[in-house]
Amino acid sequence: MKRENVLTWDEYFMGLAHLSALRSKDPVAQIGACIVSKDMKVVGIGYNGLPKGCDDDTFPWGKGGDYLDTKFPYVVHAELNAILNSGTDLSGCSLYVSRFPCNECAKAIIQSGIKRVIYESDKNFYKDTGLASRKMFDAAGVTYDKLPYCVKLQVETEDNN
Ligand SMILES: Nc1nc(=O)n([C@H]2C[C@H](O)[C@@H](COP(=O)(O)O)O2)cc1CO
Ligand SMILES: [Zn+2]
Repeated sequence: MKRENVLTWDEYFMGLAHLSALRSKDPVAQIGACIVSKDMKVVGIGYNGLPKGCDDDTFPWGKGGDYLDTKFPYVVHAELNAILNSGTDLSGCSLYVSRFPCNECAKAIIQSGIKRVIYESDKNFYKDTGLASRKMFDAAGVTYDKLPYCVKLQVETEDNN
């Protein structure tokens, strides 16, 4: 008899976004994103991190003080990394991301042809950046849906096997 209680597609792809987020060096926010084609294939995956060649140990990870001494000008967001890592036409694809996209990522999402965003945390949703994202998504016909925070990665150990 087949197993019944398997992950849904949404849980599966958001789960992959979570797995990717575990690679992030950001001490405060680990964000993951996963892009899926219309025929349910994973075509891009990413997390928030520094651009190639920018040393994780040299660039800042803090949030306070002078802007240039914070992480903000340097970190590539998970959504943008997933788009840049994909190397394929993303028309009609869906993007799973653990936090609602900022306005800069929203622009890249729209321009790449992605048509659906599935997000988990709405930390950004009501901020100006999230409002700008929604304004652009609405105009461009990109839909966005919130998933309940139900996907938690469980690493198997000898104890819980
Ligand atoms: N949608 C997003 N995707 C992302 O990858 N990020 C990244 C950029 C930073 O590395 C971190 C935000 O840090 P903080 O402001 O929550 O300490 O998450 C941020 C957002 C929006 O908040
Ligand atoms: Zn962003």
